[in-house]
Amino acid sequence: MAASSVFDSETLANRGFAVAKNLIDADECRRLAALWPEQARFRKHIVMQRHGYGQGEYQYFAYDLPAPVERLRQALYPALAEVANRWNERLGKPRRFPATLDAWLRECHEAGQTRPTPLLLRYGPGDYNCLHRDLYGEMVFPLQVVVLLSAPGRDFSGGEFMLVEQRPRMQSRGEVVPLEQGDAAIFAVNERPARGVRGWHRTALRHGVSSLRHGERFTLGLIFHDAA
Ligand SMILES: O=C(O)CCC(=O)C(=O)O
Ligand SMILES: [Fe+2]
Repeated sequence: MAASSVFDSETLANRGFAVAKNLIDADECRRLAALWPEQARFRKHIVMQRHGYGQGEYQYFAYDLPAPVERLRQALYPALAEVANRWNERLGKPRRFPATLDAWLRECHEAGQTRPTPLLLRYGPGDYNCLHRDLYGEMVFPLQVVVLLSAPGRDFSGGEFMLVEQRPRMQSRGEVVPLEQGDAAIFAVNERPARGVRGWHRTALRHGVSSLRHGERFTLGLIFHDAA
């Protein structure tokens, strides 16, 4: 898969997010969501209401990741690393990301961030995910991906993927990102450069999910830094 051909790099540069339509097909979506009860696949199970994160559950995959998750993370990384390097250059940050996911994960592991962060999320009626940022230590890859595994309208209603951008000395801007089953949202984990009248400045993005009105919604989260 050529990741750069599946998302609009202009939108990513201008708005800090982009949608990749049909990143995976409906069968793959069903197979991924069906991993939920396979406890041996996961290293950690979080009940969101116990932590004030919202309402719903998620599980972090254990290494070795399921083959399709590993494939997607590998395939998306190189094009996203190019964007990430451009962002760091514009923000005046010295870090540059290597060309391959393996090389970047080696850097994470050397810094003590060794645990896998890809996750499966499950929401039922009334569940939601508070606006947040997925930071797990000093090592941060600045872009992440969420793939919608369920079909809106059929499997669930409500449960919209939301982004809020906090802008320096300005009011925050919210966005609902419409996704169909198999579509992915690619977005800034935290900071990104935005062009203003006086050159580049940093804005900070948070993401979350609005309340489900009915049904069941599964997503696959791909985060590219490992966790401490
Ligand atoms: O379920 C969603 O759409 C958001 C998931 C999420 O927060 C993540 O993958 O980091
Ligand atoms: Fe998240």
